Amino acid sequence: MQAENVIKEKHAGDIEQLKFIFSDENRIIVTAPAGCGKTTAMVSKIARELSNGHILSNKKILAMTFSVNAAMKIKDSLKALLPELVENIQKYLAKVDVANYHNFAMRILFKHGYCLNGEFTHLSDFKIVDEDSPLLNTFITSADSDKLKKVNDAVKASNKEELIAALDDYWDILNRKLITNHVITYNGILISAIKLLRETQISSFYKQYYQMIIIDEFQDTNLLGYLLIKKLIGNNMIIFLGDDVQKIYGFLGAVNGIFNLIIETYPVIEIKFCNNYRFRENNRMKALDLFIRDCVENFQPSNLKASVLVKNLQSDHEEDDFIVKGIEKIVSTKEDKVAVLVRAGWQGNSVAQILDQKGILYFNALFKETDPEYISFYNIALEEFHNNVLGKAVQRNLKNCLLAVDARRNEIYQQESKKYIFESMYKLLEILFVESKKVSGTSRDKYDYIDFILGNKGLKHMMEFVDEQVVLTTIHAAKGLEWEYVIIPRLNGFAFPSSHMCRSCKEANSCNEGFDYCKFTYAQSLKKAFKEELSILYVGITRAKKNVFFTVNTGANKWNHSKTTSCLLNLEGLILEDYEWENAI
Ligand SMILES: Nc1ncnc2c1ncn2[C@@H]1O[C@H](COP(=O)(O)OP(=O)(O)OP(=O)(O)O)[C@@H](O)[C@H]1O
Repeated sequence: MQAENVIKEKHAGDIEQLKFIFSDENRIIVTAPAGCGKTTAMVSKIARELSNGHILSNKKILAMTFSVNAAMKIKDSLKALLPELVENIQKYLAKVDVANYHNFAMRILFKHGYCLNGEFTHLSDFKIVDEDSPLLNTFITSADSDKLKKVNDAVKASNKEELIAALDDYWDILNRKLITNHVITYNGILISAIKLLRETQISSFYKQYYQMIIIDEFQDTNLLGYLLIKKLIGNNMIIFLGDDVQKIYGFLGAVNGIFNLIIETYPVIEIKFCNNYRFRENNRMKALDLFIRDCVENFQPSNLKASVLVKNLQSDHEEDDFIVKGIEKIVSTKEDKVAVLVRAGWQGNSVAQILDQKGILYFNALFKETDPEYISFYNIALEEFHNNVLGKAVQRNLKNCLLAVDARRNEIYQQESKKYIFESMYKLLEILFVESKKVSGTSRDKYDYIDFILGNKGLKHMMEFVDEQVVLTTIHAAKGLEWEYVIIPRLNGFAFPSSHMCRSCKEANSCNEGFDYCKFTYAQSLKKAFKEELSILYVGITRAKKNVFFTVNTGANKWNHSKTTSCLLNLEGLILEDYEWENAI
């Protein structure tokens, strides 16, 4: 009872949040714009179900998300809240499993995989690769390779019919030629788990074991993730959380309109949060938030109005200098943090160079997840973690692990220009080891925490804890994080939106181009691409607690034509205001 009162107090005044937390419905969809308390309410919901004894002693809660970072955030927040509600929080924390889709599928394969193929008993030795890995050529023919790629393409295009039609061939090749040789693909992990869950005995077990399943960031789920989740829906409580407007992984196959798919398939209640806490006292940001959402949701010129701060400069160089001046001004406040968030990593490199020249400290996370240095850092870190960290002396062994990774830095980068990837990742690894000390429980719990983050490429989660006041990263990597100020550069056509969208837009004639601006005309064929670009912009904007600043340059490009201002800024109803750092910070 006391726990319920604490939760009620915490959410007092927010009817929708309270309705969700205290609902006993079995199927709930919660949609919420950024900053409306989705994560906060989800953690309270889990805490409520745990503390009132709804979750039986032999049952658990599964908190699942698309990214490992989002999954970790749930557990971290739960750890902070539970002590206010109950004693012996260990007992309660142990009842919550967090996972991303791959991680969860791996757990199922470790447990039951032998039912599909005996080689799954050696799963910890398996190499996990993509469909285009050269390693596969050792085991499969090029015709096989095409069949595997068909599934990957269908997942990325979110094409259910093509996926279903290609699945049997995929499984056959995976089973006979890859699993046998201790190799599996990322898609293969999900496909194998789905296959196992087709066994009624296994799926019934999980449907009962997980008395409550919460799926966060549901808008980013791809078809295989969706098929996996469907196999876990029984009489248990299932909660889908997310925000369609924050769907930024369309290129990985995030299913369009996935919340509607659930509404059409299952009886559910839908709760929408609408109190924006992040921008509660910031009318400009609140209006901008509503405006962009309106354009994404309705895909037509908005009747709303909003204003943004946009600095128009004449060259990349001028633009970079201007950004660095802003960074210097913000850093001089000593308290506030600022992130330069780019649409694509390379767009931040020239700002990084000036910061280097000026000796301004910053954290550089401009690398891509596909950078070979990024991938090999994880491989080596995981290998050295397993080599060095054994037994009970986890903390002492972590130091040895760091030394061992450092000793292999030359294996990770060959070019001086890629050295920063090692240095940034190494810093995140150090932070992970420090954070792991705060993980309550046994040495084994700390070990599993680190193993989970490294195994799931989740070091970016640690970006939240870096000391530097300045962070350079991509909008995709910034999801779920926040800073006082955000600067978004290069609001030019062919930069943001991406050149991919701009090319299609030109071909479809959906772009009214002036000599230095682009205006989008809402052609239906561009709907998916345009909505995704605006969603990326939305995620970037909503990372700012105080203010967001845009820069653009309409100087000459290399063919001596004026560059265009992005169509994302030339939206009907959006007022562009010039600014100077002196008055804006
Ligand atoms: N009921 C509430 N009363 C007061 N503050 C709240 C409430 N709910 C959430 N907040 C605060 O609002 C801010 C945003 O909340 P939260 O991070 O849960 O939102 P979110 O919807 O998950 O955001 P995002 O999607 O951007 O990650 C946090 O600082 C949180 O403490």
